[in-house]
Amino acid sequence: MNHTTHFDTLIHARWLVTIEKDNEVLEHHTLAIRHDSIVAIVPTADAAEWTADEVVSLSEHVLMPGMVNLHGHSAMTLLRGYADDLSLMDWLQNHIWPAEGQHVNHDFVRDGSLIGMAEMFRSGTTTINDMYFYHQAVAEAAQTAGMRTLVGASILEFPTNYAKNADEYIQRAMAEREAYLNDPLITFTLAPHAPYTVSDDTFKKIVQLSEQHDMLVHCHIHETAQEVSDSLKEHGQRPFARLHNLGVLNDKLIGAHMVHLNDEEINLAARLKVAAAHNPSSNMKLASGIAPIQKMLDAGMTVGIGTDGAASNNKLDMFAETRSAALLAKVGTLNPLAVPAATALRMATLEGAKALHLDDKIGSLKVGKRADLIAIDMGSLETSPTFNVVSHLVYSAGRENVTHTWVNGQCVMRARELTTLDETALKAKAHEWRQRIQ
Ligand SMILES: CSC[C@H]1O[C@@H](n2cnc3c(O)ncnc32)[C@H](O)[C@@H]1O
Ligand SMILES: [Zn+2]
Repeated sequence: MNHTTHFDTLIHARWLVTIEKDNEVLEHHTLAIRHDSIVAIVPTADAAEWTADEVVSLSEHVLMPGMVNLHGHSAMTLLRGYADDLSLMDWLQNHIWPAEGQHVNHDFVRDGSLIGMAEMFRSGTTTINDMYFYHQAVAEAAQTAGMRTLVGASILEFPTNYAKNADEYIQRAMAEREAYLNDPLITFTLAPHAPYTVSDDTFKKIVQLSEQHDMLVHCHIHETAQEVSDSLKEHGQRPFARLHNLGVLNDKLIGAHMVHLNDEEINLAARLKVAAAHNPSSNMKLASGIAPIQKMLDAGMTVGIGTDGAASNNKLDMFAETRSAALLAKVGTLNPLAVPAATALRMATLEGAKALHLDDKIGSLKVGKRADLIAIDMGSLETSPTFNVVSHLVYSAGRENVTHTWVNGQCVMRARELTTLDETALKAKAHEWRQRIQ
């Protein structure tokens, strides 16, 4: 065996959408994986003599980077469909928080996260920027599944089953983080829930910790008009101005939603390098509004895409979110040129990676990056004929067309069969939890 031309995995693909350069699409190329990384991308004809432990031939498929879900609560799959057709605060205060108070514990978070990760692998997501309680359970699920996971250590002022006050949330998060400092797939972030659930003092502590430990901060911000008007009444300023005064706005912050930012706030966010996680389905379903995404992009902000939780979406489907991001921008601006397909696809991959400071490792197909990849079958009736694969990926293909998913070089879904998780057992778990919750 020649070690220079023998690989762990060789993937021969009809198309490679690399998200590198200007919408680069390569045809009939081969990608080689060794250990956790992409080590070669060459025309398939040039790889004729190459060998591998596993060779995957994808004659009608696109190979592209895995989707980066920039905002989610994986464990909330267990509350999918529990309370629908409500506004955010009604949904949270009268339905979701009471249910979480009754049912959320370590096992709930582990089982719900595993179900969420299975759903995400089946829909082409390879990285989740998560935010929930029981961080150890989220991290355990991520290790079992093999999902690249940002474990958001949630912080609120009020007590939950997980902690009694902000200091206890912080202390548990920092202690639990220790065990994962060298984990290739798991990174802890600080996740203050929202400006309306976190005090000034706690935000100041979070900023200090973020600087001291080089940790990202992930927070729901300006999700609804009510959040902004309540803050004006309580603090005499909009949440964004308050966060600015507290030093929260910087390149480590990922603001989830940011629906109600005005032009001045968008320019400030761009100048301070605050990233946005756009959640179009959740924003539509909770009637929160249409986020000014094209304005954010024009101002130079980094904008990625997220699903939010399965209780407010109700899918963890980045294909659906990417399509909605492109469509909703056009409705919001009455401009068909707003968020074109290639931009939406870049937001779902490389821009999300950039927001997470992981764009040197993931987000595009490039030699030296980690092998986080997905294959999408373009041979179906619904994706025929194929004039433009980027258009199809955003407007025509769906999660059902994803055939293979690799994370860090590991194939976690092969021909729609999960390899690290047991789909039947997870469905049984979901059923058990429904009986308990009902
Ligand atoms: C502290 S993170 C988990 C916390 O957040 C709640 N949540 C889920 N989705 C949203 C949303 O869109 N806005 C605000 N809060 C949300 C979830 O139920 C947990 O309590
Ligand atoms: Zn959320």
